[in-house]
Amino acid sequence: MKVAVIGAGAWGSTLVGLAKENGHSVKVWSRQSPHSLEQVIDGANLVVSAISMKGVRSVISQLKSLSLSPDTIFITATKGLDPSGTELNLPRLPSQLWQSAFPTHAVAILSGPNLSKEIQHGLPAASVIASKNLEAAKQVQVVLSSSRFRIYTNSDPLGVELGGALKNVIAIAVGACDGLQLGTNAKAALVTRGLAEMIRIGTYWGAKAETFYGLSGLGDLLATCNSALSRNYQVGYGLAQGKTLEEVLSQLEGTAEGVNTTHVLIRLADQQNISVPISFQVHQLLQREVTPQAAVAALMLRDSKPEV
Ligand SMILES: NC(=O)C1=CN([C@@H]2O[C@H](COP(=O)(O)OP(=O)(O)OC[C@H]3O[C@@H](n4cnc5c(N)ncnc54)[C@H](OP(=O)(O)O)[C@@H]3O)[C@@H](O)[C@H]2O)C=CC1
Ligand SMILES: O=C(CO)COP(=O)(O)O
Repeated sequence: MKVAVIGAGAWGSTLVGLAKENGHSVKVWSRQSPHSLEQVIDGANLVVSAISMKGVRSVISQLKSLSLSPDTIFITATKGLDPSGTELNLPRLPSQLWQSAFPTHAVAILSGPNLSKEIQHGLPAASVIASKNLEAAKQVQVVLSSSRFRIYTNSDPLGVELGGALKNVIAIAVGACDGLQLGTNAKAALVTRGLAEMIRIGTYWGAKAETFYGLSGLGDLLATCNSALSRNYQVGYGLAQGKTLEEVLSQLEGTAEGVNTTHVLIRLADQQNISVPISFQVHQLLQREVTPQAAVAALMLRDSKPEV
């Protein structure tokens, strides 16, 4: 197989390694690349996008002018939300940007608990490939699976993609919880109620609730909320230590998509009156409208209610 990877950051480079190990011919493009985008995608069977959300639109518009085989499958690995709304007033997901630019091509989403540094160190991991086109998803599963990267297919691409994007907001909250040294009980409560928020938003959007209990939902939530390798976790942790967001981001290695995702999510929740109290406090914290301690108090003192 000929695989083109767009984006040579932490995740793009890791995916290059996984595809090469499986014996595929792999080319990679980034803005610093000596090769043009045209050279990199020439003859590609798979085009894997591992770009951060803010670059997706610009890369798509560059790719649109190039010629691709009609069988080329796009795989998006970006975990973010595009701020521009759809006709239903919902933010756009990366796969929707790819699909509307390339309507006749299969688009698949790769998402799961995949901290890139662990995979680069050769540790085993599992992930999910989801698409409306199940045949395409199965093809990608065969191409990228290995003894250290186990891939499951899933037929709820919306739920899989939303899980990967929304868990980043909760990872910021949990990073702050750990930064304040609030203990294991508090962390378990945040993760569990955070998952409830993800499901509330996801099912409003049209995703299946059960998808959020899988690898791309709960699985990724657990990975990012339990690892200091997670950039989103590091953002929350740094804020809890009294650093400003600017300081935290300037010291961060790579992208923390949860910062932008929180803003997009809160706009939707406000417009549609969806209850997302943890994400709301994360938003306030990022805007410096609340201290980490006051955010905890606000969550603990909400009106009493049933769990479900
Ligand atoms: N790291 C991880 O563990 C995982 C990350 N992800 C997701 O993958 C995506 C990328 O993450 P990661 O690799 O860690 O992030 P990095 O910050 O390491 O890399 C970001 C990549 O996006 C590219 N990029 C950013 N803006 C633009 C633009 N305007 N035009 C073209 N390219 C652009 C960068 O290109 P350049 O080098 O030219 O600046 C770089 O290749 C994120 O959405 C993340 O959530 C998913 C699973 C695991
Ligand atoms: O999505 C990831 C792991 O699955 C990476 O998380 P961070 O972007 O928070 O580092």
